[in-house]
Amino acid sequence: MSIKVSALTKIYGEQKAVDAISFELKKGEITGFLGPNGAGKSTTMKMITGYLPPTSGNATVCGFDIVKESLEVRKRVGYLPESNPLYYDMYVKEFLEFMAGVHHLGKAAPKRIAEVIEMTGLTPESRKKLGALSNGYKQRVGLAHALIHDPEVLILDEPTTGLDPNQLAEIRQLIKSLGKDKTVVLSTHIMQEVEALCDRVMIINKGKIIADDKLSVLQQAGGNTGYLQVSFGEPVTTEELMQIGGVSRTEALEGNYWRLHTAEVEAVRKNLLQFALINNRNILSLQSNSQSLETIFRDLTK
Ligand SMILES: Nc1ncnc2c1ncn2[C@@H]1O[C@H](COP(=O)(O)OP(=O)(O)OP(=O)(O)O)[C@@H](O)[C@H]1O
Repeated sequence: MSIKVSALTKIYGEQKAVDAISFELKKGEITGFLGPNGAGKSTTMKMITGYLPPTSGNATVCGFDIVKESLEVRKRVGYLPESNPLYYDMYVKEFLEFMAGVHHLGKAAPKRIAEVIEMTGLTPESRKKLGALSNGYKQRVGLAHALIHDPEVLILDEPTTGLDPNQLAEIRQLIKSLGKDKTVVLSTHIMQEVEALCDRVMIINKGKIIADDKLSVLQQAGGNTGYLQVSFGEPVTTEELMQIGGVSRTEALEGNYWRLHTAEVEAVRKNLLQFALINNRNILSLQSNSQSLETIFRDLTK
């Protein structure tokens, strides 16, 4: 196991921010860490990375204790904190050189710095000072910093905050590929992000873990309700669309765009493709929008 957490607890003054949580995470898995504001996500992440001592309980990262062996833990963990603290007077490369020094990369540093600049798409902005970067690029520098020592475990606290849609797609792609051979934990408030990236989902509320399962299992539990948004190359009618198995209601949008509501998003997707084939209709675009994770999140945390 890459991360083993056992009855981990953090009390701030009178407040129990994290309340005896336990879980285990293995390599090659991307876990989404969800929860309402103030649920305890950042506090948990700071404890796992060795930056904040727990009040009680314990955790190991790659077999090292987060309190007794926090230096060993930090060698193996890349951490992107929620409010990414950067040295604004430093240039991008200078900052990464500094961080490479902190991690004792030595002669390997120049090559690794070039690699992370390329990986995180920082090349066009790499000659600027950090303070002069847009929020999205500051976030990329934070990610480059987290990756500089090629850690086995990546802890990312809201990694896509401040990114525009193009940047978002690129960074998600990067996280997805990193997740193949690392252990990745990411906290986010964006359900689409979880659906696009995560194999597993943990939901925390008021310091306690209230759901922990594979994304597919949680989606099934949520009923798989939602809709498909589809555009056809030619006009179709409600009557025709209602014949597609699983469609509960249709909604005509502009042009030949339709929204097909259903409790079985995946089944309707298959049936819709068959409908198009049999009836000689061209599907120009198709987007599914399963609301199940959002629904289950709201149900569990309200
Ligand atoms: N340094 C601190 N001192 C006192 N209380 C704190 C401290 N840090 C966090 N808290 C409290 O602990 C609780 C959990 O906070 P935490 O930042 O872990 O939540 P979160 O799930 O990351 O929230 P968000 O989604 O808003 O970032 C909150 O009630 C918060 O006010």
